[in-house]
Amino acid sequence: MQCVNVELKERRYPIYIGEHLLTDSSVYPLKSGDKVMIVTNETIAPLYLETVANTLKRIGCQVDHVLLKDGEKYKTLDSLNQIFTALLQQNHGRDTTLIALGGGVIGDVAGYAAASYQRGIKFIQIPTTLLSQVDSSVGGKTAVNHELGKNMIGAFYQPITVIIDTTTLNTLPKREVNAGLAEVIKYGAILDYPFFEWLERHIDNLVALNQQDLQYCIARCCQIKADVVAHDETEKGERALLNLGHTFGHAIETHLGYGNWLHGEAVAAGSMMAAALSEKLGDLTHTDVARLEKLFARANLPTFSPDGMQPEDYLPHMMRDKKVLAGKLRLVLLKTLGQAYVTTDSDPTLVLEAIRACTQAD
Ligand SMILES: NC(=O)c1ccc[n+]([C@@H]2O[C@H](COP(=O)([O-])OP(=O)(O)OC[C@H]3O[C@@H](n4cnc5c(N)ncnc54)[C@H](O)[C@@H]3O)[C@@H](O)[C@H]2O)c1
Ligand SMILES: O=C(O)C(=O)C[C@@H](O)[C@H](O)[C@H](O)COP(=O)(O)O
Ligand SMILES: [Zn+2]
Repeated sequence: MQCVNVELKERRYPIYIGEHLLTDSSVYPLKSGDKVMIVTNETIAPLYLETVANTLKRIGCQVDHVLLKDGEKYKTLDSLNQIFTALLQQNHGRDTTLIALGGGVIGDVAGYAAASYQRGIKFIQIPTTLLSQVDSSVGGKTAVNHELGKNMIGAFYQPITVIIDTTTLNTLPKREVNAGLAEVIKYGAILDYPFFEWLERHIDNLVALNQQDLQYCIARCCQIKADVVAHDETEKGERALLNLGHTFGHAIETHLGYGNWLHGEAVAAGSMMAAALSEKLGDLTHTDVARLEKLFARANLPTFSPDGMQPEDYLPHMMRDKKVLAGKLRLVLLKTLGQAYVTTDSDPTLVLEAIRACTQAD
């Protein structure tokens, strides 16, 4: 088992990474008599709910659960309210610990429920998708979507522990594994060129779920994110780098309707738009853009704008992005592979040209 710490002083917490951790009672920060509410969904429950509940019962916890509907389109206030109803019906108070068992959707909704139920209760993340293991379970961004924009209602709220059991990936559909690889590639592109090169050598093993490479990759991504979050928990500065491709990607997700393109797929295409703009600005070389595109393609990810979305469709969505300041877009761009920066003065004509460069002719 590996352990990465998120250094947030008195809110410091560990991320445990290893095989078969769902049944390892030593990684759960709970004791006999504690009350827990597990939030999961109808797909994950038959696979892992009993295993987790049994481990908690062995510790001596009182265990309840609530099942949400599966999918990005259920990352809503309504799902949040279902969690509150379950907590209230089963008389849970401020001493309850909420456990998110699932992917990023479950983690984001359950995290926001924990942040707001009775003004805040303890929260544990047990991520079961690659995307949630490398990204969403770490760092405390919690949210639900609004029909006009992704993650528009939420809070920064840190878990007390993250438990990553990498064997859960064995049941994950291939398309979801690939979507997780988009955020993995993002880390290399924004902050870690040696990791980007490592990915160029190992991406096929990751697609094939090679456990040894997965463990290394997940730990590396968690370490990169933990370092960024420790320096800038609430995105006043460098944390925005983790948003590479997301201003474009969130526009895709919202425009197509939540769940039609997976978050990771939208991030891959969005990152190519950011790369195209970086090339137009004279920073990224054509060779580097091609390397990024090839890596996404090897992970079976889209590198072009979706059919049925026009370049002009992007800007209204992009202007609602949470990074917009004083009515100005803030975009994450690449100086080189492994070095990202945030810009406030992107020329809208060039932005549109970059989107066009990633739009396939009919
Ligand atoms: N908070 C953050 O920092 C952050 C970071 C990145 C992404 N996100 C958010 O995360 C969400 C995407 O997360 P995701 O990619 O995990 O999608 P997801 O939560 O929708 O999970 C993907 C699918 O896999 C299923 N599943 C989960 N674990 C499984 C397993 N082990 N075996 C079989 N099926 C399993 C789920 O039920 C779902 O159908 C988006 O809403 C995105 O905005 C948040
Ligand atoms: O943790 C962060 O910070 C990120 O930006 C990680 C992203 O991968 C993630 O999708 C995040 O939810 C996007 O944040 P948002 O603030 O643009 O909603
Ligand atoms: Zn993301």
